[in-house]
Amino acid sequence: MKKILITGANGMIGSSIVNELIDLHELILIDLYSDKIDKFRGRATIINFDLRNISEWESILEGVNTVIHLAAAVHWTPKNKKEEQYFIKTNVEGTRKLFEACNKYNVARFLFFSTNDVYEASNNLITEETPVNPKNIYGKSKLLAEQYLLDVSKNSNTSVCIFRPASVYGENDKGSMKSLIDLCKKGVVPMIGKGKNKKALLYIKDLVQAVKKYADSENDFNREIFNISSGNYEYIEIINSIAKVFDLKPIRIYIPKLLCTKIASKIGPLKKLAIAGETKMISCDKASILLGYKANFSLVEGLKDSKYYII
Ligand SMILES: Cc1cn([C@H]2C[C@H](O)[C@@H](COP(=O)(O)OP(=O)(O)O[C@H]3O[C@H](CO)[C@@H](O)[C@H](O)[C@H]3O)O2)c(=O)[nH]c1=O
Repeated sequence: MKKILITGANGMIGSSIVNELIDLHELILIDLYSDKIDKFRGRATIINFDLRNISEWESILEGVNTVIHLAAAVHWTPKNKKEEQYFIKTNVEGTRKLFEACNKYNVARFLFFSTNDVYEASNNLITEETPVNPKNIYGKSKLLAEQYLLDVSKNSNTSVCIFRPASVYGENDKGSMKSLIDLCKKGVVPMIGKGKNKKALLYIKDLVQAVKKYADSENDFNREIFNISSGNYEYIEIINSIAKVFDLKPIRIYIPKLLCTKIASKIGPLKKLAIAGETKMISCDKASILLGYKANFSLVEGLKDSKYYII
């Protein structure tokens, strides 16, 4: 049993991790909110604190073995420079402040949750060696935090491990799978080109197993970066799977690919359409070999498993 502190513990990913680790480790849960983790009061320490005032609560890091850092600005698009600055302040400065405190209190291991948004779309399979080139401020802020951590961990007693999850779906989903399911429910979905472009998807329960492997391990995986994904699926297969599992019959509106890449990508509100038409395939061979990670859920299995929560 280890003493583990989780920031962003009330989030989609955080709360699922807590659910898995609650009886296996001693947990300290940090988040601005606690509606999803209140049920664990008495079995875990829950603190409604923020990264900005870390000096007020950092002493709780005394005796902590592992920090899992999820709290972040995520799932929304900044509209101006001030909002972009908020992403940098929270995701880069917040991570720096937390890591400095971990170092001060001799925390052994720091797991940083980054994102596959650090990679640009590509028709080639993406490994951890693929050059990074984030296209949005969220991906940029996560990459800056990664670079800070990899640099500072060269001379630190706190080891750093980085996860770059693919697009996560499942219970409490707020991301792209939720948007696609909502579109299918409304009855109309855009199909870009023939819908043959592939997307890397990650079912929440697979991700939780990867975190459990890390949490339980005696290895600190220092300065290792791991892509985590359940599999790569054609866009058309994603739509067909949603339709099958949720028993829906959405009308497919076919949009020429060129229209998306040349025009939609330049018009703010249509950018999402252009992104839907891109290919991003993730390899998690490294996580399989070093971490012992194995994806257990196919897309249909993941959707069926989460049907109860999504409806
Ligand atoms: C901005 C901010 C956020 N938070 C908390 C509020 C939320 O409960 C939590 C983020 O959870 P959600 O919004 O559900 O995001 P979730 O999908 O779980 O996102 C995770 O997954 C992402 C990768 O898929 C990671 O990049 C994020 O760091 C990580 O938070 O962080 C704080 O406690 N303090 C903050 O300052």
